[in-house]
Amino acid sequence: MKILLVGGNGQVGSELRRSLAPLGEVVPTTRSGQLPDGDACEAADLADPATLPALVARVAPDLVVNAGAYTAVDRAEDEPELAMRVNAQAPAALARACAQASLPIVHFSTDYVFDGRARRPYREDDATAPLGVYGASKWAGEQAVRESGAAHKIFRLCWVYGPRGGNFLLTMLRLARERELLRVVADQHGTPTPAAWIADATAQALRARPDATGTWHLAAGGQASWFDFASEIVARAAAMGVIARAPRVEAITTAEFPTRARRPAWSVLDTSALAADFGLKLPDWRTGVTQTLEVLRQN
Ligand SMILES: NC(=O)C1=CN([C@@H]2O[C@H](COP(=O)(O)OP(=O)(O)OC[C@H]3O[C@@H](n4cnc5c(N)ncnc54)[C@H](OP(=O)(O)O)[C@@H]3O)[C@@H](O)[C@H]2O)C=CC1
Ligand SMILES: Cc1cn([C@H]2C[C@H](O)[C@@H](COP(=O)(O)OP(=O)(O)O[C@H]3O[C@@H](C)C(=O)[C@@H](O)[C@H]3O)O2)c(=O)[nH]c1=O
Ligand SMILES: [Mg+2]
Repeated sequence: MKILLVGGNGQVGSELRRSLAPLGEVVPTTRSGQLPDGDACEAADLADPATLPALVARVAPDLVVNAGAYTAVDRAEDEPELAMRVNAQAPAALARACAQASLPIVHFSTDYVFDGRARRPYREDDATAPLGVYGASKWAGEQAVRESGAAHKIFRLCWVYGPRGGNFLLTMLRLARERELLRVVADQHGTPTPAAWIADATAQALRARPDATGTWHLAAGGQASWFDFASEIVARAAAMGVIARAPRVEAITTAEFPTRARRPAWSVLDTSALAADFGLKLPDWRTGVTQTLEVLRQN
C-alpha cells in the first residue's frame, strides 16, 4: 500500500511518518520538498489548493492522509483568507481528488470547532459554533471532506503537543527556564494529547477498520485546564531533571491573559465512539506529559 502523507513535517505528520510505515510505503510532502534530515521529498503548498489534484495523480497512492494545517490560532484572525485556503480549500481539493480516484482520505480537525458552552464532553454530532477564524476554517475543511464523496476518517483532536514543533509544553519549558513565575489560565478546559499517541491510534484505526467512514473524537483520557497542564509540566520536568528548578505557577482567568482569538472555555471531547468502533482508548493525559519529557531528556 502507498500512502500520500500531506504535511509530513508537523507534530502529528512527523509521528505519522513513523506510525504508518508498517502499513506500507509512506510518501511524505512538506512545503519545501525537504525533510528535517535534509532528504528530498514531495513538495506541496497547501496555500495553493489547485496544485493538489496533480500531486495525488502523480503519486498515485492507495490512501491520502492530510496532516497539514494552518495552526496559528491568534495569527489566523489577521490572515483569514490564508487560513481558509490551507484548512478548508486544500482539504476540499484533496478529498475531491480522492473521490474521483476512489481513494480514502484521513483528515484531522480540532476541538476549537466548538464554542465551549457544553457542560459534558463533546460528542461527534454536537452542534459546532467556532469562536474564531482557525476553528471556522477547520470546520469548513471537515465539511468539505464529508461532502466530497470520498471514503474518509476525520479525527477531531485536542491540545496536541510533543517533543518537537510549536506547542504549549515546549513554551512552558522555555518560560520555566526564563522566569520565576508562570501565569496560566485556569478557566479553559480540554485534554492535552501527545502527537505520538494520535499517530499510533490513526495507524491502529486504519488497520482495524480500513473501510470505516466517519468522524471520531481522538484525545487522551481525563481533562485539565491549561493551568493544570502547566503545573504538571513544570513539576514533572523539575523532578526528572529536564529543568533545573520549578517556577511557581499561578492560576489566572482568561480575562487576565488577553489574546487575539477567543478560545473555548470547555473543549473536552467524548471519545466513546473511538472505543466502540476501533477498540481504542488512550491513557490519561498525565502519562503523556511524563512520556514526552522522557523523550526530551534522552535527546
Ligand atoms: N496543534 C494542536 O494543538 C491541534 C492540532 N489539531 C489539528 O491536527 C492536525 C495536525 O496538527 P499539528 O501537527 O499540531 O500541526 P503543526 O502546525 O505542527 O503542523 C502543520 C503542518 O502543516 C504545514 N503547513 C502549513 N501551511 C502549509 C502550507 N501552506 N503548505 C504546506 N504545508 C503547510 C506546516 O508546515 P511548516 O512547518 O512549513 O509551516 C506543518 O508541517 C491539524 O489538522 C490541526 O488543525 C487539532 C487540535 C489541536
Ligand atoms: C503562553 C501562555 C498561554 N496562556 C494561555 C493562552 C491560551 O488561552 C492558552 C493556550 O495557549 P496556546 O496559544 O499555547 O494554545 P492554542 O494555540 O490555543 O492551542 C490550540 O491550538 C490549536 C491548533 C488547536 O487545535 C487546539 O486544540 C489547541 O491546542 O494558554 C497562558 O495563560 N499563559 C501563558 O504563559
Ligand atoms: Mg498556538
